[in-house]
Formats: sequence, structure tokens, C-alpha cells
Amino acid sequence: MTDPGSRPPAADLSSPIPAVVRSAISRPSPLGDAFHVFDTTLRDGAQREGISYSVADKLAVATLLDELGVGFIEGGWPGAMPKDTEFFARALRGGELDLRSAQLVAFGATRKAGVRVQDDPQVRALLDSGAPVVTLVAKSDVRHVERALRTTREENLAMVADTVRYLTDHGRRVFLDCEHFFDGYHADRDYGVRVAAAAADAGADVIVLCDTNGGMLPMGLGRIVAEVGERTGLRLGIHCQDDTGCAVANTVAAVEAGATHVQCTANGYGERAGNADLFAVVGNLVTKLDRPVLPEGGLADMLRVSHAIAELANIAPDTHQAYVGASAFSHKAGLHASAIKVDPELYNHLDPTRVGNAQHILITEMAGRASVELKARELGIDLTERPAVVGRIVDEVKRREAAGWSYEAADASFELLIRDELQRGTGQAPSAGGRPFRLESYRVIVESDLFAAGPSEPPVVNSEATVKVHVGGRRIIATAEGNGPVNALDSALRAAVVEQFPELDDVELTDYKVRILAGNAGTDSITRVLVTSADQGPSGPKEWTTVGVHANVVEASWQALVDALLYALPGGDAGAETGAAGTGNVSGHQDAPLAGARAGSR
Ligand SMILES: CC(=O)SCCNC(=O)CCNC(=O)[C@H](O)C(C)(C)COP(=O)(O)OP(=O)(O)OC[C@H]1O[C@@H](n2cnc3c(N)ncnc32)[C@H](O)[C@@H]1OP(=O)(O)O
Ligand SMILES: CC(=O)C(=O)O
Repeated sequence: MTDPGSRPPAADLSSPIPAVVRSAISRPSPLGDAFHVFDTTLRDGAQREGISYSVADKLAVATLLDELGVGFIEGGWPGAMPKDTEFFARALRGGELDLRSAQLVAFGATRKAGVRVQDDPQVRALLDSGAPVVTLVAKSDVRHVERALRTTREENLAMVADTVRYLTDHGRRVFLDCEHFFDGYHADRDYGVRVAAAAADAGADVIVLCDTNGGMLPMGLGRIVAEVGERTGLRLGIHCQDDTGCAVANTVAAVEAGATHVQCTANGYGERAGNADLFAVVGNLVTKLDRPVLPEGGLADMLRVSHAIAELANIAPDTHQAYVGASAFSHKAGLHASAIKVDPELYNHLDPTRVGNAQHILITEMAGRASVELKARELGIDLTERPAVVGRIVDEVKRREAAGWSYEAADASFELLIRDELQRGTGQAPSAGGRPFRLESYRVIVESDLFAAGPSEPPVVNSEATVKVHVGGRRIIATAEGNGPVNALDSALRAAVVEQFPELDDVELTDYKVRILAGNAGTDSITRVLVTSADQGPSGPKEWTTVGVHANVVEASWQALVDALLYALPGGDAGAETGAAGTGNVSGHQDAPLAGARAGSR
């Protein structure tokens, strides 16, 4: 903030409104002014522990919010933080932000007690930001006036009125955030209303009632909003923190009580427990209360915008977030799937595609026949006329899950299991059928060489794997080194099959997770390995996950690795290993059938 000792000269009230402000104000919102979706991701959202946006991040977040179609984007507090001052300078005067319809808002406080508004550098910085709209935070709870501001009730009213008038006289649109309004209302039901009236008289357009400590519940909050609306006749907005987990519900209750301006943040980011989640608020308003608060296409863009902002905030998206979480429309229970098979609406509160999301069926021990049928359809395989196959898959999934397998996060292994069972349905055991490659044996050596390291250095550990596989009618023995046994096995297996299947060269192992499960008879533990792989498929980048389970971590890893490569092979059975040249009698999961039998899913 500017040093108060070197205050800038008082603003000249006769000076024209800067062009950036004029042009932004004159741009009409496609939805009109009757209802405001006001986003504060870049101000209150940035107050979340762990978030620190660069100016470039802020510009990118603002662009995403504008694409979504919010009406107002509160960009930060110019003058309080150099980064926020720079953001407004670059966005507005530097022309780096080309907003389609949203208006940029600067946030700040009323003038300080005992200071003339034109002499307050913080207020001056709000004007200098060039933002066409300013949100002022004001104390509306007498306890805060007397104890935090250490001033009188009358001086606080003057601070509000002076600052609002000063900004409106300079052509800014002003919204007033009445901090601690609800707590203040309980202590003194008149003072907050006087603050609101002082601001409105001075030209504030919207009086935003703030549940700053986030302690309210929807019914009580809705009652106060309705009462204040009746008592004042003013246009009211709502700003809810999430300390009771009710920020979204409180916001919706306020709208039902008459508020026509909602303040929210993307993904609910905000101080402490956060703020009202923009996507849940908007999702509820549009789909439950039939209020078209986003322009055409905005609702369906919510998932994309939510995840893109999470990426910029460097916070993993909440998979269980309402409307936009990856699991928001995922169904695990078999009974749910059986009803969904009849009609997806029976177990979805709305069509997920309306918000850019998708329904997913999860395959676990809780799956039933309908789950398997629907999941197969999701993977591009029609099992409608194959009840026996479906039954076998359900049994196999339950058996394997009881033994420690988990298909929930390993769609690719599940798809291979379906193919396995489809092949069995032809009367051909998978182990005898065609497959791209077939394992005879593998061996891994891990050697710790104490002499290769320096005296106080950790030992050098070398891993070497040899695999014997049958591929394209040939028996191939390949050896490779790696930085660990799994890496060595992966390299040896690829070396053995890559000549026949050069496309496997592009497959990358991107993640490897090991989980130790409780032992069967309370003795041995079981290891579950999940391997995530990726490649640049013909239709763009693709990622898939496979699973392996065994008491031995190397064997569990091997199973997951083999599935990963089988899954990567394109359709068709070219080069399929018929088994004729095979000498080994390999059984178990690694003996998966022809991956190429998968129809059109890759
Ligand atoms: C409810 C909310 O979330 S509001 C948003 C809050 N956001 C932030 O605080 C983030 C940015 N904040 C900052 O960078 C700093 O706190 C600043 C620049 C605003 C102020 O820093 P400092 O000048 O060092 O003061 P400090 O934070 O210690 O105290 C704030 C001063 O503002 C006064 N103040 C607090 N609220 C208001 C208000 N609504 N109107 C006018 N003055 C206020 C306080 O009384 C105190 O005055 P004092 O200096 O005379 O004691
Ligand atoms: C303004 C604000 O962020 C609050 O009152 O919580």
C-alpha cells in the first residue's frame, strides 16, 4: 500500500471518467442487471490457505469466469497488495483482459476513521485501478465499529457515506459489503440497517449482507434477509462463508428471501472453511429454481471451468464436489445401476451433461448384473444379449474383489476381463485363445553393490529382469536393466514385444501405486498395484489404469504391467500369439485374451 506519509494529491472530481471505466460500464450484460452472479474467486477465494496466484494466473482465472458468463469478477484489492494493483493495471489499462461480458470489480475498504476520503490512499488506489465497479467492505456490527475500528457509530456511518459518494461521483458503480451483518443484526437490529441506508443514500447500488464468520443456518439467514428487504426496500446481495457447511444453502435461502446478487467463488475457495461454491450456487439456481443466471452454454461449461481454475490454483479438484466433481454422477451400488438401466433419472438429480459432467458406473464388489452391463456399454461393449457372460463377470469381479482386486480405478483391467469372458463364451478358454503375446517366465535380480558406492554413500542397487515371451509365433528372450525391479521388468517386456508391436514404444508408465492389504488368513499381506499408463493415441492423449494383486509385489506389478500393454494394443488380431509355439503353460490374469478384440474403445 502507498505510504500514508507520501499521499498522492486528492482526486480531481471534475476529471473525466477514464476511458477503460466508461467502456466497461457501457457494455450491457447479456442477462441484464436484474440478477448478479458476482464472483470473488480472485479476492475472497485467494484468501484460502495454500493459494497464491501470480498475476498471469489471475488473468487466466478471470478469462475463464468471463467465458462461464458470470456478471462481475472481483479481481482483488488494488493498493493493498502490489500483485493486485498490477493485475488491474495489466487487465484494464494494459488491455490484457478482454472480457466478453463480465465487469471487473475492485475490492477495498471505506475510508479510515478521522481521515478525509480524498486523502485516503487506499480509496485513491481503488479509483486508480480503473475498475468500473468497486465493492466496499464496511463494518455493520456495532461491536466491530467500537472494538475493531475503535471509532464511533456515527463516524462509521460517515466513513461509509463519504466513500460511496466519492466513488460514485467519480463514475464508479458501488456495491457495499456489510461485514458481519447477521451477527450484528442479532446484537442490534437497527445499526446494520442504518449502515445500509447510509450507503444507499450515497449512491450504492447493492447492499450485500455478509455472513462473515459463516455461522448462520439457512432458515435464520433467510428470515433476516426477507426482514431487511421489507424494512429498507433496498436491493440486497448475499455473501456467505462456509463455516457451518451451509454457504451454498444459505445463499440459495437468501435468493428465495429476495436477494438478487450472489457472491460466490469457484470451487468454494475462500477464507477458513471457504465460501459459497459458485458452481453449486449457479447449478441450484438454474436447475432447481429455474433462474437463468448464466448465458446460454454457461451451465454446460461449469465442469471445464471448475477444473481449469483448480489447476491454476494448484489444488486437486474435489472429486466429490456437487455438480462438477468427477464422481458427482458415479454410481457404485448395484441396485442403483439396475434402476439406472431402466432410466438414468431414477438415480440422478439431473442429466449430468447439462453441467458438462458424465455419469459413470463403478465396478466393485457392490456391482450387480446391471452395473456390468452399463459399464461395458460405457466402454463401448454391448453385453445386452449376453446374460451368461454378464453373470460370469459379476461372479469373477466379486471373487477377485474379495481377494484384493479393485476395478473401481482400473477400467482398463476390467475391459480386459470382459474380453476374457467373452472369449470364454465362444467355448475357447482364454489361455488357449489368440493373444498378442504370452509369457513363459520372468526373472528379476536385484543386486546391492556396497563396493560400488563411496564409504558414506548409500549402496548402489541394480535391477535386471529377463522375460521369456511368445509373440508372433516366436519365442523371445529379452533382458533389461532398470532403476528398480518393476522398471526393469517393464523395459524387458517392452523389449521383447516391441518389434511385433512398435506402437507400444509410445506407451509411458505415468503412475505406480502400491497398497498393502490385510492378509488372507491374518498371516501374509496382499499387495495391490495400480499402474497408470498413457500414450498419444490416434484420437489424442489417452490414459488408462490397470490393476494387479498378489502376495508378491513383483508379481502384482507384472500383472498390472501386462494388462497395461495389452490394453494399449490396437484393434485386430494381427500378430496374435496362437500358443502353438508356446512351451509355457501360463495361467492367471497375465494370460489375458486377445486385447485386439476390443471393439472401438481405443
Ligand atoms: C471480511 C474480509 O475478508 S475483508 C477482506 C480482507 N482482506 C485482507 O485483509 C487482505 C488484504 N489486506 C492487507 O493487505 C492489509 O491488511 C491492509 C493493506 C488492508 C491493511 O494493512 P495495514 O494498514 O497494515 O493495517 P492492519 O491490517 O493492521 O489494520 C487494518 C486497518 O484498517 C482498519 N479497517 C478495518 N476494516 C476497515 C473498514 N471496513 N473500513 C475502514 N477501515 C478499516 C482497521 O481499523 C485498521 O486501522 P488502523 O491502522 O487505524 O489500526
Ligand atoms: C466481505 C467478506 O469477505 C465477508 O464479509 O466475509
